[in-house]
Amino acid sequence: MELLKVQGSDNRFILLDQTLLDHALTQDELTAFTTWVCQAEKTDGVLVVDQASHAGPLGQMTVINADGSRASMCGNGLRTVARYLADKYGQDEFTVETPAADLRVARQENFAIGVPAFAVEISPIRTDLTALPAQNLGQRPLLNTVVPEFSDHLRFSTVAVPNPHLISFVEDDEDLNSTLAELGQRLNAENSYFPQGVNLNFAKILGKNQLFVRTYERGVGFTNACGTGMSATSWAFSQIFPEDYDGNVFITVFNPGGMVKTRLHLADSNPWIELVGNATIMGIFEVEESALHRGSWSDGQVHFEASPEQAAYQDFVAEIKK
Ligand SMILES: N[C@@H](CCC[C@H](N)C(=O)O)C(=O)O
Repeated sequence: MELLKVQGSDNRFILLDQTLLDHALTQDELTAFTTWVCQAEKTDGVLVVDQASHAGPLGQMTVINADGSRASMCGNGLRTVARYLADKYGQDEFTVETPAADLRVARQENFAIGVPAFAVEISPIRTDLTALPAQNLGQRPLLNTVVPEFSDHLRFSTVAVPNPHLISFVEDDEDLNSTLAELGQRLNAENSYFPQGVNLNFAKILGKNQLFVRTYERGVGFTNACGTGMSATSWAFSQIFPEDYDGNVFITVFNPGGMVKTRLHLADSNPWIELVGNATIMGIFEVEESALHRGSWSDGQVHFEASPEQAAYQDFVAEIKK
């Protein structure tokens, strides 16, 4: 049985195609395998690929966070699932079923030599607080709003794409580090505002249509990048800083793991965000199916073949950091 280790903006996942198994893993087996493999392989989650439940999409994606919790969406993960299905079925443009919607994906020109790239649709975009869900924050969505319970100097915005995001534009590195860690932990433990936790994104505006975003993810903690987080932050940026935003061109979003491009299609009948970035295969595991059902493997039971794509990606990141 082959499993992939993949990354989008160095947000790392194990990709498990359940259709290749003799017996699909049960939900409990998936949870146990995910919590074990994410610790063992230092990945942020497992992306489960299945047959779509209805006609149209080329496959279905389920996202399991490192702690075993389920998420309605994953932007970086969807690019790697799109790459996997595109290679498997020889198609470059199709839809993928996710819990909230069938989402469009399309192969793009490589970001650099050996760095394949995909565009994915991020939608639906919902601003009502019930969509996150959020409570004890008043009736209106937060939009650059002071929330003294969260910080004495930062402002916050909320949006679901459709997984929940809380966003703040910051200036100090101190906020990008300790404030983000402290608030991210607080709002993802038992708390009276986000009963199901929230993905917390802190962003710096680097220039016209240029952002840096760092995310503390629900179910994970600090990640190298969060695709839905960068998309949600791009949306908040367009609403709060119209003088720095040009809707006719892509926004460049840097993150600790690399860079993506986003573009907002808010005038469409179903508003959506286009997220473009790398979809990199880090390597392939060969493992007995029984180890997946058991929820772990030992060194002798697995063979890992690293892919040259990761080195090509690292060269690309070195180039953009210059
Ligand atoms: N890394 C993802 C988001 C994964 C889900 C998130 N942790 C949640 O629970 O909502 C991305 O790239 O979007």
